[in-house]
Amino acid sequence: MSGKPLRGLLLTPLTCSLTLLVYYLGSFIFVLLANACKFVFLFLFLFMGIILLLDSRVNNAGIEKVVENIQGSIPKVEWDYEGIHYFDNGPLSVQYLFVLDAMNFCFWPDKDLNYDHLALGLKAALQNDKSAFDADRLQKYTGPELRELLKWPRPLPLEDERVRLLHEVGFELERNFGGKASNLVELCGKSAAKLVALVTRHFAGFRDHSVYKGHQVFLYKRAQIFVADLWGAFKGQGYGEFYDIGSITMFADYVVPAVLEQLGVLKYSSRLANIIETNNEISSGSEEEVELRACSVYAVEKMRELIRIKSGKQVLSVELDLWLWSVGVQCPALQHHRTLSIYY
Ligand SMILES: Nc1nc2c(c(CN[C@H]3C=C[C@H](O)[C@@H]3O)cn2[C@@H]2O[C@H](COP(=O)(O)O)[C@@H](O)[C@H]2O)c(=O)[nH]1
Repeated sequence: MSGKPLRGLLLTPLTCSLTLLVYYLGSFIFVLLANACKFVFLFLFLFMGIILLLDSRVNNAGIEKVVENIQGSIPKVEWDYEGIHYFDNGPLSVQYLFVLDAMNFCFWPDKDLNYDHLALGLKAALQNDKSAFDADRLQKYTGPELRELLKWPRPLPLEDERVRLLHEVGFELERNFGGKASNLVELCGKSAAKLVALVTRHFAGFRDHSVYKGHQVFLYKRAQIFVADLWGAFKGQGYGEFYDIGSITMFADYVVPAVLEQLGVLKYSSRLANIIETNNEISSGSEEEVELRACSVYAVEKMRELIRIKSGKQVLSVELDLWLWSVGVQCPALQHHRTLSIYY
């Protein structure tokens, strides 16, 4: 009996301490949760902000749909399915492809001009005169002579740049590679990556890069397409043999991004969609331009990965690109972004 109040007296401070402990722990957990919520909301807010600020983004659901539709095997498109390129299985074909890719950019400002005119025009020029692309001759072409070579009746888009880049090709080939693009290829020991590095090191016009939010971004569209053209033309043999052809990404031009957008793989902000629909230009090196091009590279790599996961098949970005590009050029109503650029 007498122990009860004593026990009561003893228990009171213990109960108090426990209550205080529970109280402090509770408040601590509450503050922790409140802060965590704050961070979650802050993160969501920032994430939404970033998404809203980006003009292009990759839509995973769109990629899954495309991969499902093609059932793991991409439609095979033959390189030069149109028969528009010069090819004799020798070094002159390499010279032809290098000259072609030095000028493989920006056709859209002349609505009647496209890539085929360039490929066919240069092919005819070479068939007429086998020395037309000798390094010394390349350094002397003028705008009107280039037009004459291509049988184009009016000034070409960015004609001065095209001429300057032809001169650069001639000059650098002569200075470092005995005048021949085939020597350049032979120096790479059948490595696609080395060839891209060598071309961009020696030929400034091929250095397709921009600075995006302070980061230097390299897309190297024309340098990579030169490797792919060799691989396609020589059917992976001789000058077209590359053990690492898988290291080449898609070629970020103005056709493939438009196809990816149509397929639902790329999503544009309404602002960017409006610029494209109204045929307004996007300046070279702008954030929207870099996003659009970089998202295209990323999307094609994701597509490639998903094909591998779903079907176990290893496809090349070059093959995906060729398929997507051929779809795009067969669709004249396709609206693409317009950037005055020497890179694509
Ligand atoms: N991504 C990607 N872009 C490519 C090509 C090619 C040529 N490839 C040929 C070579 C062998 C094959 O058989 C192909 O036929 C040109 N372009 C770009 O397209 C745009 C021109 O469009 P349009 O104005 O409509 O002709 C321009 O930016 C040009 O640089 C490609 O393969 N992939």
